[in-house]
Amino acid sequence: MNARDVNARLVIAIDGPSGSGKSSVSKEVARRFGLAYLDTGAMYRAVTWWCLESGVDLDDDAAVLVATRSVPLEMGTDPDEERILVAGQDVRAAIRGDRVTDHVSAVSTTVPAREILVRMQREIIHESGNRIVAEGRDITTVVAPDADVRILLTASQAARMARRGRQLGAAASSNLQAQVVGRDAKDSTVVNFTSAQDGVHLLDSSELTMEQTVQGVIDLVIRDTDTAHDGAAEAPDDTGAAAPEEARQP
Ligand SMILES: Nc1ncnc2c1ncn2[C@@H]1O[C@H](COP(=O)(O)OP(=O)(O)OP(=O)(O)O)[C@@H](O)[C@H]1O
Ligand SMILES: Nc1ccn([C@H]2C[C@H](O)[C@@H](COP(=O)(O)O)O2)c(=O)n1
Repeated sequence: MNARDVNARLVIAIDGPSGSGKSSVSKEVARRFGLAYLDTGAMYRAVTWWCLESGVDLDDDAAVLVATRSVPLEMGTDPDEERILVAGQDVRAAIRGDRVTDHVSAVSTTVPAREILVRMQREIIHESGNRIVAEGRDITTVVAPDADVRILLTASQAARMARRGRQLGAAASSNLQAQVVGRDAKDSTVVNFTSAQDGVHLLDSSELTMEQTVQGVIDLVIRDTDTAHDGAAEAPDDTGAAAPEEARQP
């Protein structure tokens, strides 16, 4: 398989903790390879928004499960145009607000609700023709353990807190530590996104710029998919990105 073959399947799974750069990096990698993009965290957020809007008690697992089963969610997969509708309403801004962020772990730690969302995510991956970058917390391990490339994207706690603070600017909550570190601690009770499983590459972006991190992912994709032409790997088109040094050796 070669990452440049536009007809070949190419599922790239990226997991990691909050603020490690999954969304920004995955979107850019999807653009460069011409793939779809799936933000699975947005799906957990959309269900949380739906529960809050419908007055569902988030401590009641059975009620959360019913709401997850019936959520009228439409998820777009264009990396250039985020589309997230619930009951026809654009919820892109609302699901990033403090209200949802502070409650989303109640949904993500409801195991039967996870099963519904995992099924929906697998369907979306299938519908993309298996040409997609999917990111979250359990993509490499549960949603798509058969992905062509699996990466755990990490960064130190200090780097993640600093990035999130910069990203939110004046809108940053006084609760930032809870929203980053506390949320990861809760989510870690149901999924492992802190240690790389067998076959999953670990990419630590603490000391990397965005571009270096994107390039790091591209290098791994090329390495994992260029099995047919040993030593002939190239970067995707139109990026100016270089193939890894060893891949260019004759
Ligand atoms: N390598 C990097 N160096 C500097 N900043 C980065 C890097 N990677 C990402 N960022 C910035 O960090 C911020 C958080 O990144 P992003 O939203 O992609 O993280 P995330 O892992 O998807 O977080 P969450 O899971 O909470 O949604 C963004 O503003 C992004 O531009
Ligand atoms: N595959 C996933 C994706 C996300 N979650 C949980 C963890 C987060 O608390 C929440 C929102 O994700 P974010 O937008 O911050 O990436 O959803 C999960 O459990 N599994």
